[in-house]
Amino acid sequence: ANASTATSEEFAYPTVTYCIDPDWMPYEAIRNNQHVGMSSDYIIYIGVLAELDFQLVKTKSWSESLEKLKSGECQVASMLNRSPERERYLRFTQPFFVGPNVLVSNVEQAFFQGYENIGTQVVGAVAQYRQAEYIDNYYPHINLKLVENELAGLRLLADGDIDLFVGSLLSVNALIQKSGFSNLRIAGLAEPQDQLSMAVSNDDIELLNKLNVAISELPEWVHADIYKQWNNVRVIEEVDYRYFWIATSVFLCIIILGVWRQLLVSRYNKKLTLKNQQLQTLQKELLENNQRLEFMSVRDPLTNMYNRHFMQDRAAQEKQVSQRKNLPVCLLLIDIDFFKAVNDQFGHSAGDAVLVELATLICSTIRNMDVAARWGGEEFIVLCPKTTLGEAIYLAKRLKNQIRQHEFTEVGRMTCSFGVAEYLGPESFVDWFDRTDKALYAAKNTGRDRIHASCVELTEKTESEKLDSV
Ligand SMILES: Nc1nc2c(ncn2[C@@H]2O[C@H](COP(=O)(O)OP(=O)(O)OP(=O)(O)O)[C@@H](O)[C@H]2O)c(=O)[nH]1
Repeated sequence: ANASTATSEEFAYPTVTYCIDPDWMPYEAIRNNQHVGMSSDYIIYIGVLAELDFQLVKTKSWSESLEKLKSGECQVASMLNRSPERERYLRFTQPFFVGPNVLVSNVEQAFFQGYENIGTQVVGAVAQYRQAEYIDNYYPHINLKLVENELAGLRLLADGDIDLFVGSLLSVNALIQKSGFSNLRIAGLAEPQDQLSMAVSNDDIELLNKLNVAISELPEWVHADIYKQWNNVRVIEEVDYRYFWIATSVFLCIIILGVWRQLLVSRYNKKLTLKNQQLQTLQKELLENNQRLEFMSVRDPLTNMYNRHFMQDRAAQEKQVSQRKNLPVCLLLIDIDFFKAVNDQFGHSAGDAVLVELATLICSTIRNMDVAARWGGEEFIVLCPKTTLGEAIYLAKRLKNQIRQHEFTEVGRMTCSFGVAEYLGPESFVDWFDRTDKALYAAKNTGRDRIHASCVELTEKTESEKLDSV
C-alpha cells in the first residue's frame, strides 16, 4: 500500500449509516437526494464531535426508514421520539431538541387542551409516528385515523374528512403556511411534547455512548443557530376576525344610519322651511284680506267714506260719552238737491262722480274730530263730537258755502240741504237721527239749499220741533 493511501485511511472516521424521515420538514427530509432540515445540521456537528462519518441511506418513507433501522441496514436514526414500540429495536440517546405537539383544527373548532375533551371526533395522526402510538396506548377510545404523512392529514382536515390532526408544531405550521390551508389553525397543545433524540439500532452501546457524549458537548449556540436556520415560524393568527368584522359592520351600520338620518332631517327641515315660508305668505295674504275686509266692512265702496253701519256704532259711542261727560254732540245730514235730475241729464256715472267729489269736499271741510259717512243714496251724515248746536250750524254753513262754490266735473254747480240736531240725552240714536232727518225734510220743503236745526224741550219730553231756517 502506498503511504499516502495508508495515511488517508488512518485518519478517516468510521462510517456510520443513518436513516431519516424523508418528509418531515423542518425537522428533516430528503430533497433533491440531499438530507435537509434541522437534523442535517445536527448530524454534521455530532459527526465532528463524535468523529464519525455519517452516510445517509435514502428512503422514500418513514416506514421504510424504520424497516431499515430494524434490519440494521441503517445504524442510526437521526431525529426521533422515544416510544415503547421503538425501544424494542432501538436504543435512544438523550434528547437534543424539545418542541410541542399540537392539535390542528379548522377555524370553527373550539380550543383544545389535550385529548380529554375530544369525545367522538376523528383525530388524524401519521402512521408509525410516536403520536399515533401514544394515542393508541393512552386514549384507546379516541377515533384515530392514520395517514401517510402530515400533509395528507392536513388535507383530510381541510376537506372536513377528519375533525382534528395531531402533529409537531414546527412541521405542521410550516405545512399550513406553505400549502395555504387558510381555514386551518392550531387549536391546542397535544401531549406529550416532542423530545427528539438520535437512536442506534442493535445493541451498539459504544456508538450510543459516543453519540451521547457528542450531544452533551453541543454548545447552546448550535441549537439556537439550527433552530433559526430552519424555522421561519410565522405564528398563525389567533385573532378571531369574525368579531372584528361584526364590530366593523355594526360601526358602519351606525355611520350609515347616522348619515341617512341626517339626510332625512335636512330634507325634512328644507320642506319645513318651505312650508313655513308658504305659511308666512298665506298669513300675510290673510292679514291683508282681513284688513281689506275690515276696511270694506266699514267703508262705502263708491266714495271710500265710512258707511252707515260704522256711523251708527260711532254715534252710539259718542252719545254715551256725551251722556257721561255731559258734552254736546251733533249730527248733520246733508242731501244733494235735485240729484235725480243730474242722473237723468248727465248719466248715472256722472252722478257717481258728483257723489265722489262731494265726499272729498265734505271730508276736507269738516274738522279732524268730526266723522263723515255716506248714509245712503245722495245723503251724507257728519257726527260732530264736543260740538254745540250753534257750532254744528256754523260747520253746516261752511259746508253749504263750499258746495255752492264748487264746480262739479261735467255737472257744474250743485247745492245741498242740511238738517242739524244736537243730541239731547237720554234719547235713542233713532230718535236723534229722526229729529235730524225731520230738520232736513224741513230744509227741503222750505226751498232747499238751506240749513234747518231741530230743537226739542226735553224737560217737557215732547216731540214738537222748532225749526229754524238759517
Ligand atoms: N248716480 C247715482 N245716483 C244715485 C245713487 N244713489 C241714489 N241715486 C239717485 O239719487 C236720486 C235721488 O232722487 P230723489 O230722491 O228724487 O231726490 P232729488 O232728485 O235729489 O230731489 P230732492 O232730494 O228732493 O232735491 C235718485 O234718482 C237715485 O237713483 C248713486 O249711488 N249714484
